[in-house]
Amino acid sequence: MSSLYIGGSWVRARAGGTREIRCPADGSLVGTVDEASAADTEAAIAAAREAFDEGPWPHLPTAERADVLLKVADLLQRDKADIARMESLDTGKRLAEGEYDVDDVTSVFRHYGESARSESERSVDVGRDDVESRVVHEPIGVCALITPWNYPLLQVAWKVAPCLVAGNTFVLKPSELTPHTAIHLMRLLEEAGVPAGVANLVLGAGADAGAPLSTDPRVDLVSFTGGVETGKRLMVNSAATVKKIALELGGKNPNIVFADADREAALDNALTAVFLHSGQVCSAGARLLVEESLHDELVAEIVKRAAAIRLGGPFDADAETGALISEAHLDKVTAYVDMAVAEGARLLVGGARATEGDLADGYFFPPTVLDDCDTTMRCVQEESFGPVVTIETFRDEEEAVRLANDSVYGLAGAVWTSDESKGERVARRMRMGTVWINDYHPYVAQAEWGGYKQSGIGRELGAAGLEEYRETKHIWRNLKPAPSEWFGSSSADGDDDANEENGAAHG
Ligand SMILES: NC(=O)c1ccc[n+]([C@@H]2O[C@H](COP(=O)([O-])OP(=O)(O)OC[C@H]3O[C@@H](n4cnc5c(N)ncnc54)[C@H](O)[C@@H]3O)[C@@H](O)[C@H]2O)c1
Ligand SMILES: C[N+](C)(C)CC=O
Repeated sequence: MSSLYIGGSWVRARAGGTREIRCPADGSLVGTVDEASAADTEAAIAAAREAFDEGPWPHLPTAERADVLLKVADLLQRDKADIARMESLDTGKRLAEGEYDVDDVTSVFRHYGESARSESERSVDVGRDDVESRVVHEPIGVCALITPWNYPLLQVAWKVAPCLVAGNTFVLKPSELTPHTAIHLMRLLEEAGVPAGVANLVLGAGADAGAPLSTDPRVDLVSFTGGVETGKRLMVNSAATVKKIALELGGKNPNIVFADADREAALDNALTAVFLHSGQVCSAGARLLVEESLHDELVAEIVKRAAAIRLGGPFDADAETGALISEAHLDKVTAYVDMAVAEGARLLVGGARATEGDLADGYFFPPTVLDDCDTTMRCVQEESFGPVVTIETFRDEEEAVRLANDSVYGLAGAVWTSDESKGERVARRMRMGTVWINDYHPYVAQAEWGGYKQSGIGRELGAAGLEEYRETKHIWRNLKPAPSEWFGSSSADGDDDANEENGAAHG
């Protein structure tokens, strides 16, 4: 089966490379897809360039492009069951989570299909009646969209929907580990009427298939979601041709619980914050900051409930969370916990691969709780991206804020308190792109998402998520053109009055 989509055709990898995709929950074969090389990606870039420079898409009325997005939203819902199944098999997440993701993906296409229909134009009053001044927005050009494996289609949707509605063309490279839903999306875009060459898909490893996306001069923008080290590399590569760049990177997110919080809500959500999708969430509440007086009671209950969380495959009706994505990732999470213990953290539950029964066939790691942690430890500062929570204590509001902000990351965080003004004060002082008060995890297509500090550059979703894909142009029209005579001219001695009336072009 051809699985690269280039210039409106489904094609095989030129060098004949393929990759087997196996379900992380049991190692079963999900499918075999083409593995692109740099030459395939260069062909995809050429197709996207041609579609942008010569095709109709950038010049269509915005409402027509928005209609295509609304059609895609309908098609996503039509195929929801199939897409959710593909996503769960590729990632090992529970089917219910796969289904939830398809609804989220749909909401992004619907949001931009509904909110971005009008031409974006602003008149500027320059104080002269002989001048018409306007600011307009235009597509940027060819966009390289590079995405990770944890929320495969969702992270693709956050880029593809605004990219398309703004009139750009793109080359998408999803994670090599989870390609199936991106393939399906290309089929839906084709069905919804996206012209050939506008949407292109390459599959494969970052170092080979991905490499030209940040170096090829025909690419105008790189939008990347993934790890901070990859993001830094792409930023360096992109600098040579001054590409615009948007980065959605990792996080090590503090979840602050004050003693006056609703205890059951804070406790229950502290578990969801970090153990949802086995901790493979950029915004996971992997740092639990507990007010000293509440520590013993809260931690005892967290340990009890963490130990009871049931692990299982996508279609196991009893499972509450799934597998880690790969053996390499399982090894990384294991090493991270070992390092934490060596640093002085106290392991209270979990800590080693789960191998009971069928779990032995997959990459399962149990919910793990590490107490006695502090911000000098690497286990508090670095992202494990697994089901591992580190616990720190604080004495007062000041210390809670200081600890929460003591990180190179600034993606997300939460504060739990029944004191409304304290919640607001702390939320405003937390240096993060998203802060929840008495909640954890919600995000919506209407509100911006992104990171402070090393968690990224730029925003996805909301109005800013669309602006990432638009250039801004100022158009100045002189309605009564006349020589400026700044340097003088043959008529300089004859028409001083007319020149004064028109005003100098320079100001
Ligand atoms: N901020 C967010 O919204 C957000 C959302 C999801 C995931 N993440 C982060 O993603 C990370 C996990 O994802 P991952 O392991 O897939 O990240 P990763 O950085 O290893 O890979 C991400 C993507 O980049 C590609 N890639 C790697 N090297 C490349 C290169 N030289 N050129 C082009 N492409 C290249 C990969 O093939 C993959 O498609 C975590 O750090 C997580 O926090 C962030
Ligand atoms: C951005 N989000 C929360 C959907 C997935 C992060 O990994």
